[in-house]
Order: sequence, then structure tokens, then C-alpha cells
Amino acid sequence: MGILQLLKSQFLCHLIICYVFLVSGLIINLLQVCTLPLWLVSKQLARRINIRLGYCVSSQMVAALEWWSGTECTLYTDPKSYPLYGNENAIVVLNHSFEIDFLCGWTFCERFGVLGSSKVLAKKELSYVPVIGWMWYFLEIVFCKRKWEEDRRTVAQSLQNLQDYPENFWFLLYCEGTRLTPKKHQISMQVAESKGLPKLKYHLLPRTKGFWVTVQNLRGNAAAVYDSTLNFRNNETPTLLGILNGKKYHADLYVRRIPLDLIPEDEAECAAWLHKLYQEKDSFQEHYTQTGRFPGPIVSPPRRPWALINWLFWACLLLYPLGLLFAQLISSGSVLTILASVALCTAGWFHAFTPKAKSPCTGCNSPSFSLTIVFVLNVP
Ligand SMILES: CC/C=C\C/C=C\C/C=C\C/C=C\C/C=C\C/C=C\CCC(=O)SCCNC(=O)CCNC(=O)[C@H](O)C(C)(C)COP(=O)(O)OP(=O)(O)OC[C@H]1O[C@@H](n2cnc3c(N)ncnc32)[C@H](O)[C@@H]1OP(=O)(O)O
Ligand SMILES: CCCCCCCCCCCCCCCC(=O)OC[C@@H](O)COP(=O)(O)O
Repeated sequence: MGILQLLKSQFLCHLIICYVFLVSGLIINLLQVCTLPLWLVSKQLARRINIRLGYCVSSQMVAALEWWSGTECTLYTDPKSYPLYGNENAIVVLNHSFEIDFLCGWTFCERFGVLGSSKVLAKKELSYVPVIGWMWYFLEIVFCKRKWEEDRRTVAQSLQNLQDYPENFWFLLYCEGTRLTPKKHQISMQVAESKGLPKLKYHLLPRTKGFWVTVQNLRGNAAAVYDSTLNFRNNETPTLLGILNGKKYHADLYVRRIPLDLIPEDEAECAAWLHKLYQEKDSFQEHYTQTGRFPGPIVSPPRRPWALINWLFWACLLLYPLGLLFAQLISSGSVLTILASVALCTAGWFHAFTPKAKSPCTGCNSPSFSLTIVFVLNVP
């Protein structure tokens, strides 16, 4: 293991990265609250400011992926579609198979200049997660309770609100509705069988209602659906902790641009169209398993320096007071206080990054919440 790799695996480095993320995130959340009165005066200006503030948060995670772990992201797509990416509104349909799939999505958003304005249909529980969830509230992220009777109205309304959105956005939809596990796959394929639908090998059966309501409400606003299929080389299962440890992964993303006009308006036809799409996605994953690549040419956008510059800015701003805090802690001479601080940080780290039983916020296991508590408790 080289010196740099050893450094990246150090707990202290992780602590610094998480500290910068959390404290800057909370400051940005506060700044977002301050934009509230502006919404009454100029909604579009408030939105543009929030896009930039949101970028300051999400680009830190992108920086961790691109610059800290050095993960490479390769895009397989039609070169004719490539110039349109980032220059139009789009609905992105992505497989939900990896812990960091959303982060790879964000990386592509960053490279095409739509990171701050990127949107997702997210479960309501995520809106309570400090930093990310609170930031999403101001970015007009669409939340669902996964109760169709309620969602059909609220999701449609939130999507209608995006009609006059001032910047290009990508709206991400995980039609599978939950992250793939063997158990969920088994249940999902039983549902497929009971509905007379072909079984899928690499995906869960897509939930069609969210897709239909999204397409219907973004018609005339979004130009296309980007059918995106993600996989990682060497059968790797990447994790956030791996990224934090500086582990380099190689993501491959296959994107097909499908004009929105080609998608049926009728609900049942639209559902059938989505099921067919997932059967195609399954065949792309099979092709990847067999050959180690997706079909089509590679047109990879290069990484940009802005995510790194943003992180360095916040690190410079926030590490100075942290240094003062440590100096104060050491000079206090109290062994008990020092030991209590170390114990709290360690406990927080383990709580944040070790897998747990199902919680109201599974998937992320609410790491930022745990870390917030650790840092708040550490303030003397
Ligand atoms: C060039 C580069 C291109 C691309 C780059 C890639 C991406 C970048 C883009 C943007 C990035 C932006 C942000 C990313 C950041 C972070 C994202 C993080 C997290 C978000 C993750 C989530 O929160 S996922 C969970 C929430 N989302 C969803 O659930 C969406 C899918 N769900 C739906 O659509 C649902 O239909 C619903 C939520 C609208 C309503 O749910 P409800 O449960 O009430 O209804 P359903 O229709 O789903 O259920 C009833 C029917 O389902 C059948 N059923 C029952 N069991 C199952 C089963 N196990 N599987 C499938 N189906 C099942 C049941 O039989 C019912 O069927 P009917 O036929 O009777 O309707
Ligand atoms: C650079 C700093 C790094 C600090 C780490 C902070 C980590 C914050 C992570 C926020 C991640 C938000 C996205 C989580 C994705 C997610 O949670 O998806 C949920 C879905 O699966 C559905 O869940 P389920 O209830 O299982 O069906």
C-alpha cells in the first residue's frame, strides 16, 4: 500500500472530510432558510441561488468520488445524443443496484453542468435527513410516501411546479422503488409471475405509476427519457465507506436518449412500455456480464475542477476553527474530556458507516444524522 493510499484510509482524514461536509452543509441549510423571504419577491432568483447553494453540498460528495477515491466513470452513449446532455430537461431512469448509484448519477450531473438543479423522486423519509434532506426541500425535490392514493396528487403537483424552472434539470426516477437485494428480487419476481410478466435477472419489477405520473406531468417540459444502466467493473460492490477509504472503482453507465413523444400517454400502455424497457435493461446487464462492457461507443465527459475547488474552499474556511478547538482541548489537560471526545467520534463513525438493520431511512442509514450528533456533542 502506497503512502497516499495509507493516508486515505486514516480515520482522521475521514473525520476531517465528514466534518467539512456536515458543518458546511448546516451553514448552507441556514443560508437556504435565509432565501425564504426572497421567494416572495423573486422566485426565479431564489431558485437560482438555491441551485448554487445545493451545488456546494452535493459537489463535495462528487469530489470525494472523483478526486479522493479517483473513481473513473465511463459513459457509453450515442455520440449524436451527447451534445443534448445538459442542454435540455430530461427524466433519467436508473437501476437501483448499488449503494453509490446516486453518487455516480451526481457525477454525471456535475460533468454536464446540471448538478445543482438535479432532481429525484425520493421517499419522504429522506427529507428529514440533515444537510441533504433539508437542502432538497429548497431544491424542490419531489417526495413520495409510496402510498399511491396520496402520491398521485402530491407528486403531480410538485412536478407541475417545475414547469417554469429557470435552469435545465435532470429528474431521476428509480422505478424499482427500492435498492435491489436477493430477497426483494425473489418477492418481486413472484409479483411478475402473478402478473404474467417475464422475469428479470438483474432488476426488480419496475413500479409503473411514478413513471407514468412523471412523464404525464413533465410533457412539454422535459424533452426525453435517458434510459441509464449502471454497472461496476470486476463485479465490485462499491460503498460510501470504500469511497471514504480512497478505494478506486470503475463505473460504466450506458445511456439511451428516448424522446418523450415516443412514450404512450395512456396509463396501461405506458406501464407496458416501462416493463419492456426493463426487459431491455436486463439484456444490457446480461451483455455487460458476458463481455465486460455495454453496447455502443464510449463518449466520456472529463471531470471538472469545480467540485474540488468548492471542497478546498470549505476546508480552508472550516479547518481553522477546528484546529483551534483541538488546541483548546489538548491545552485543557483534561484526560477525561479528551478520551470522551475520541470515544464519541469513534462511536459516531461506526454508527454512521456500519450496516444496520432496517431503519426508517435505510439505504443511507442516516450517516449524516449520526455524524451531526457526534460533532454537536463535541462542541465544548
Ligand atoms: C447522461 C447521463 C445520464 C444519467 C445520469 C444519471 C443520473 C443522474 C440524475 C439525477 C441525479 C439526481 C439525484 C440523485 C441523488 C440522490 C438520490 C437518492 C435517493 C432516492 C431514492 C429513493 O428514495 S427510491 C424510493 C422512492 N421512489 C420510488 O418509489 C419511485 C418508484 N415508485 C413508484 O413509482 C410507485 O408507484 C409510487 C411511489 C408512485 C407509488 O407507490 P405505491 O406503493 O403506492 O404503488 P405501486 O404502484 O408501486 O404499488 C402497487 C402495485 O405494485 C404491485 N406490487 C406489489 N409488490 C410489488 C413488488 N415487490 N414489485 C413490483 N410491484 C409490486 C402491486 O401488485 C400493485 O400493482 P397494480 O398493477 O395493482 O398497480
Ligand atoms: C464527502 C462527505 C461524505 C459524507 C457522507 C454523508 C452521506 C450522506 C448520504 C446521503 C444519501 C442520500 C441518498 C440515499 C439513497 C437512499 O436512501 O435510497 C433509498 C432507497 O434505496 C429506498 O429505500 P428503501 O426504504 O430501502 O426502499
